[in-house]
Amino acid sequence: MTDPSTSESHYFSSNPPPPTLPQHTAQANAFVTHHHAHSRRVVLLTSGGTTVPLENQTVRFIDNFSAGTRGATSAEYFLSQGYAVIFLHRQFSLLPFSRHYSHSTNCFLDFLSEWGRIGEGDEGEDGGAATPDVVVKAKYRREMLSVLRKYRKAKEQKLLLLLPFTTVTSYLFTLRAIAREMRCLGNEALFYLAAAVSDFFVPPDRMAEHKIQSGDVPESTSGASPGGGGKKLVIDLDPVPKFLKRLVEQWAPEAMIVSFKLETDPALLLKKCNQSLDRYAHHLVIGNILATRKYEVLFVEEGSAQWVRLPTSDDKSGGSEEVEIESLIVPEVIKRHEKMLLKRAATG
Ligand SMILES: CC(C)(COP(=O)(O)O)[C@@H](O)C(=O)NCCC(=O)N[C@@H](CSSC[C@H](N)C(=O)O)C(=O)O
Repeated sequence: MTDPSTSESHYFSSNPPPPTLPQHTAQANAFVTHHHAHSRRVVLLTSGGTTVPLENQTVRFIDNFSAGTRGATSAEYFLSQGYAVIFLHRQFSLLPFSRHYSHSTNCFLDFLSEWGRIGEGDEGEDGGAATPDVVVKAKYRREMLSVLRKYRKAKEQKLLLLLPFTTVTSYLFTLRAIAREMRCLGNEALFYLAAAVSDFFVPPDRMAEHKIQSGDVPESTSGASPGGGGKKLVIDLDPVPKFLKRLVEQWAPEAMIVSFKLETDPALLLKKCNQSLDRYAHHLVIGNILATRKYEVLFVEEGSAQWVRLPTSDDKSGGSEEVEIESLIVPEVIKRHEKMLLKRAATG
């Protein structure tokens, strides 16, 4: 069995750090320093799925499922509870606040209309023909204004949106760098690992430089695939070092660490959450099943397992407001963080 520290050190020494690392480190340092000076708690919130490229000049990659809803929604609730948020997210995944008007669900162009008639002699800024204003349709203004004000306040004060990652390597280098910058926060730091992290990758020495050509793929022993298509592509992946243990023991030894465990088979969930807790000795594993992740999650900590669920439709007290499960998850996490802080304060 390879020593995890060896495999982990080898991983970081044999994979190139992301070009954004110096900028991310400097941004995190300035953000943490500012909020530490104001005695504000800081949560590093990871969101979205990481990819595993199959070629250096990447055309194909293995992706991990995540739209970023969990992370983006949770960030809004942490901000509303006074936490400063460092948002480490996957490129093109959902973001706090703008998620309400994302490209797929509520296309923002559907909320806009043209306003104002172009009178004779009206001129545009460039001296050309005047153009009408673009305004938000009346029925959407109140809600959009509320989101816009929260977004602006967050961006000005307590939300750091880092340049996004794509690959698992970029994610791990950045997570390690930011965790180190957060060490000065001690117990006031919280890690909320909602990102869907790859468990396997192609090491650099086995990575193709250019796009893998279907014709190049070695003839498999059983010849072309039974469907009569092209030759098979056999991919040989190595396990990604289990970085969570290093995060708990070295990168952020005093912080509260919460990881998420994703399963599709409910029969496995509790066991896998307990395995993760036993293996990494962090504070809380939030288990969720892909199919029901928006309605229920399982809080697993030492000695206990508790479901957190949205009220079912017949439980609703008549309120038309859609309740988001993150509005239940985040306060429960904060409750545990505060309990840990009180305990650490009492024991000195
Ligand atoms: C990805 C979702 C389901 C949210 O979905 P969207 O709202 O659509 O974004 C999230 O709740 C989640 O389970 N995130 C964690 C998923 C995940 O990959 N968990 C890993 C642990 S991640 S970090 C731990 C690392 N793999 C390691 O073991 O060291 C696992 O289940 O094994």
